[in-house]
Amino acid sequence: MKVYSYTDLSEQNIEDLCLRQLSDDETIADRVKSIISRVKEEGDKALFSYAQDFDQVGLKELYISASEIDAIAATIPDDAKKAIETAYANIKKFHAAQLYKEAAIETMPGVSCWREARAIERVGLYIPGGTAVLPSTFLMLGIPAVLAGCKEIVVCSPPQKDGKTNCYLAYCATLLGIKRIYMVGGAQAVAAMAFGTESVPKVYKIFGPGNRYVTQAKQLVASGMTAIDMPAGPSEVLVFADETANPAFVTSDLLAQAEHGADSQAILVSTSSQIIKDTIEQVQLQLKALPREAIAAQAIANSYALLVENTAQAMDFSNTYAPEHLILATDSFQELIPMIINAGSVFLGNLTPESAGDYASGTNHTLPTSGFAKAYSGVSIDSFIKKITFQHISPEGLTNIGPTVEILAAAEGLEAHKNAITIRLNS
Ligand SMILES: NC(=O)c1ccc[n+]([C@@H]2O[C@H](COP(=O)([O-])OP(=O)(O)OC[C@H]3O[C@@H](n4cnc5c(N)ncnc54)[C@H](O)[C@@H]3O)[C@@H](O)[C@H]2O)c1
Ligand SMILES: N[C@H](CO)Cc1c[nH]c[nH+]1
Ligand SMILES: [Zn+2]
Repeated sequence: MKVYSYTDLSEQNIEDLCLRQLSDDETIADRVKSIISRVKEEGDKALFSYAQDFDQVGLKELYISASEIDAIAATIPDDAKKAIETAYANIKKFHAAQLYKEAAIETMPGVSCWREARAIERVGLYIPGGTAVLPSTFLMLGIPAVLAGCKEIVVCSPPQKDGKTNCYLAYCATLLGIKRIYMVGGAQAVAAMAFGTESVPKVYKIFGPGNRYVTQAKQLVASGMTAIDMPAGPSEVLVFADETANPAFVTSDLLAQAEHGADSQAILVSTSSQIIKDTIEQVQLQLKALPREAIAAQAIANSYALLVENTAQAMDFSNTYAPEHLILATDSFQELIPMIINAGSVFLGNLTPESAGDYASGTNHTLPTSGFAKAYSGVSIDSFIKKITFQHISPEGLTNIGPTVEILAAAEGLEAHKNAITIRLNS
């Protein structure tokens, strides 16, 4: 892990350190463009072929049905079933609190305006399943989709070696009332949900995290008629640690995100050179104990530590980096909260591991990466609804607002707009 000193860095150096670009970004973009075109042209045929090429699975069917889901779900071990149920309850509780009705506002006597939420009718959920199958993501996307009232929920996830899914994902489907899972992964799944194929229904909005192929595909289809939640690519974490932090805990958080993929980033920012030194030593020790050591080691090689002089510098850097996850490994986290401008989700203090939010505390783990936390929020109930504005004007309201609209319409030279008021005022 490289170590930088904030005071030695120019503005350009800081910008460069915050870039998540990789040397093969363009190759991936080109490959994804061709996958999307082929799915558009060939539909299901392309999906069968890509399952063979990318997942090494010869699929007979593109989806598993309700009866197969039930049968697979029944094989789940009891402890996993209970853990999924606890996570489900916490995530549901947190997201249900986001459902609320807004009050109508009388902007002038007799002029009443309000907003009502309506669920997006058709949504597509992508559940990663390449290097690891993520049932936690199924809960993170499925729970708000169901709570919001989405009528049609299409679910895609890469096929496993037997052409099916595992018992954890199947059990989540039964809890969520989802009757079909399409065994389609990668950019081809995103294309299928964006344009529709013989088997996979077209949706209005696509949700979910994924690798660079998935994320690139989402960004490309978003330039057409399909909405997306946000770019939620390779996982990343920025840990701010002061002298009250425990290097072993800090390391465990860095490695938790590093093990997601070789292109993940795990950044350490500290006011203490001792904490940086001890954490780097711990990283070497803890890495060795990981089954996914090789993946995590590559992500760590792609990461760095930054020595800062004070918390102001630390938070400035963090806001420029705009991490998916920000961990404040300090007893003084309270005073840092107002300084946070850009982050997907924040974990406070030395006893709040990011893994808790990944699985079970209740917040959503589908979060913006690559600096998109500067402009996007993570998934929530809001992601699954649209808000429609309504207004009603009474006779008194028309008298109150009419002259203002007439004058503004005339100022824009739009006589027909003016007349829509005048004709009513004169009736
Ligand atoms: N930002 C977030 O909120 C968040 C949450 C969870 C996970 N993640 C990230 O999601 C990612 C999951 O990645 P994954 O790979 O394990 O699963 P994935 O499901 O995203 O991708 C697997 C699919 O990628 C496609 N693929 C693989 N190699 C390919 C190639 N050479 N050419 C074309 N397509 C190819 C295949 O179709 C495969 O089925 C990780 O990077 C993880 O960090 C992010
Ligand atoms: N850390 C991931 C978001 O970047 C979410 C996740 C799922 N499972 C484990 N972790
Ligand atoms: Zn994680």
